[in-house]
Amino acid sequence: MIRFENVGLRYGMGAEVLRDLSFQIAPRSFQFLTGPSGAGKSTLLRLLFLSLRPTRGLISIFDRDVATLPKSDLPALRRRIGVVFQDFRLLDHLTTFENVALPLRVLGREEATYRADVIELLKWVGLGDRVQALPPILSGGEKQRAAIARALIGQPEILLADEPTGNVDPPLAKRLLRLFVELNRLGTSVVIATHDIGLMNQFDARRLVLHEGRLSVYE
Ligand SMILES: Nc1ncnc2c1ncn2[C@@H]1O[C@H](COP(=O)(O)OP(=O)(O)OP(=O)(O)O)[C@@H](O)[C@H]1O
Repeated sequence: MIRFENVGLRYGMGAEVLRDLSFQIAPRSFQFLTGPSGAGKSTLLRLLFLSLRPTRGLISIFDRDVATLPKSDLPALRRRIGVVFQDFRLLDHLTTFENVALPLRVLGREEATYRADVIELLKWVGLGDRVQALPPILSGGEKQRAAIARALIGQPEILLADEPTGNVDPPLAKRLLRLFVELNRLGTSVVIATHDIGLMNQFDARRLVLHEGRLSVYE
């Protein structure tokens, strides 16, 4: 579903941050993306989410070559990709329910058509009792789960998560990992960028390891 061939990326006139990346992400697959700080994990996620274009090489996402993709096709393609950002990006003046429902509201859907789905998803991530809470009173772990629910509400084919366990204690990290594994069992491809070796050791999965801009894949 996603294919990189000899992809390189540089910011402006700087040195290449990613070099000669060639790999694929298959439908229904699960992988960790790891590597030391500054190795380029967030940059690679930005390429996967189509918020950056490569400076060389080929990226094909859902069988579309990103180099020739018209800007007008981006929103529809992005809707097939769910993203959990490191800093959550929740809107503080909207309730948990409204934050999670936002992608559907933006599409012009009526609340009556999605209300039950949002509530069910919030229960699934363990936020059934925080539906009406505003983000400033949520704990770090609750915000994390709200951001995960928002990424999932549109039923994306692939979920990208940047350090999704970065702000939570080990028991909650374990619970979040179980959530991602369950999601993957239901058919979604999952990419988790993480530094957390302990987390990766809890689940036997493919590892994409970045080191100084180069990628090694351990199946
Ligand atoms: N917008 C930018 N402009 C210029 N350089 C950038 C930009 N974003 C990242 N970089 C550089 O690219 C390199 C890779 O950064 P990136 O954030 O992708 O790494 P990372 O592996 O995600 O790091 P961390 O784990 O600390 O988040 C770093 O040297 C960083 O300084």
